Amino acid sequence: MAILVTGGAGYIGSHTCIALIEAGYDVVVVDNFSNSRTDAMTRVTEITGRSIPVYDLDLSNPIAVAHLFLTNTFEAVIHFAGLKSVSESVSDPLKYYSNNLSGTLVLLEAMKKFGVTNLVFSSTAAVYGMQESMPVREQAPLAPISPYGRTKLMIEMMLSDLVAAQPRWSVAVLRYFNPVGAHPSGLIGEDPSGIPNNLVPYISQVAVGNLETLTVHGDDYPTPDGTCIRDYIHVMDLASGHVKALDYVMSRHGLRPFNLGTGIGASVLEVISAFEQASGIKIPWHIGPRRIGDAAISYADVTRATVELDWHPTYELVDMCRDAWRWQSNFPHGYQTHPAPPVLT
Ligand SMILES: NC(=O)c1ccc[n+]([C@@H]2O[C@H](COP(=O)([O-])OP(=O)(O)OC[C@H]3O[C@@H](n4cnc5c(N)ncnc54)[C@H](O)[C@@H]3O)[C@@H](O)[C@H]2O)c1
Ligand SMILES: O=c1ccn([C@@H]2O[C@H](COP(=O)(O)OP(=O)(O)O[C@H]3O[C@H](CO)[C@@H](O)[C@H](O)[C@H]3O)[C@@H](O)[C@H]2O)c(=O)[nH]1
Repeated sequence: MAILVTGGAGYIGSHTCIALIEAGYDVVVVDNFSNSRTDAMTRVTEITGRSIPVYDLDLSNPIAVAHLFLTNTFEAVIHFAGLKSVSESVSDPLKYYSNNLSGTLVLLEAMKKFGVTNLVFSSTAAVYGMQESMPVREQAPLAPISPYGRTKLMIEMMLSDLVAAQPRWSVAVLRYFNPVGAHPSGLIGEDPSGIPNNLVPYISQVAVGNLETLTVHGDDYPTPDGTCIRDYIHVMDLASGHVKALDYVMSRHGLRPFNLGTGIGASVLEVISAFEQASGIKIPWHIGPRRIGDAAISYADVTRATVELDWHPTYELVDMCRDAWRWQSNFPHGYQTHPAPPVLT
């Protein structure tokens, strides 16, 4: 019996494969490599000493997915596969509705047909949208402001309807806050594709010399230093959260959402300072206008995950930056075998 990890070659999936193997699970990965490379899986093998069966297929292909379930026996599924760029989802919403929803539907149909009823699903803090009161609890109103966030909320609703109709199912919905960092080996991490949108990947690209300067999006927010506050969480802490959630779903029925963050907010300027401390590199930055759609403050109440999953994040901000920097400095162009010319702003 194995755990099926969809999107297992991606950023969070590849780190979670390591944590699963270290916890003693057998893992099978499915990925269409639309946003990842096979090198990630080769390096997971290098780190763990275990070779993982990897199926290159698109989840929205029902025949390929049925064949996968016919030829393997799965105890549970961790479902990472999906598209995740907020800005791209605004410019090309149908791509997001199509990929994220149809991929999940095909997967759930196959799970139902083959009697696999344990699921851990990758949701996002984006399902909360703009919240007034912090920290955000799981019971907060759900009002995503992007098509990406809406695809995740729709899947949460689909899962909730499914569990209501089929009480044997067990689903943990994990709402991640801001995942950053990399495996401490520096062998795997978040693959930079084009110019990053997210803060830590952008800072890393500036530090390594691929980008010239960081634009801080706004310094007039109602926060102590005027820049936005987020809840950054080390990807290895997230990975261990998935192992705990897997143990949870395999011993219960029903659906339960969990926030995964540290519960501690850090401003953009604090992240820059932590990265400088971790890397010893001065990051050139300047203040620019606010970015549309950014909330001033977002951080999680993680009481539920700590109490019910017995999950405790262990990495601090400076550790997250140190590991992001180790990966980035080892592989300035990510998994690319032949480095592309530097992109300059
Ligand atoms: N990274 C974040 O900041 C963040 C935050 C909140 C939630 N999430 C969610 O967590 C999950 C994993 O995120 P990530 O950062 O590892 O992203 P990622 O893009 O690195 O990984 C997703 C993987 O899914 C694969 N994939 C996409 N569509 C597929 C399909 N139809 N069939 C098969 N494979 C497919 C991609 O090739 C990729 O390897 C996603 O669902 C994402 O929405 C991510
Ligand atoms: O070049 C940059 C990039 C970001 N920021 C700021 O840094 C903060 C964090 O931004 P980012 O890293 O893009 O994260 P979020 O906008 O909080 O979104 C992330 O966190 C959400 C909640 O989990 C997920 O849904 C999204 O997919 C994921 O991108 C924000 O204040 C940004 O304005 C900058 O100042 N300059």
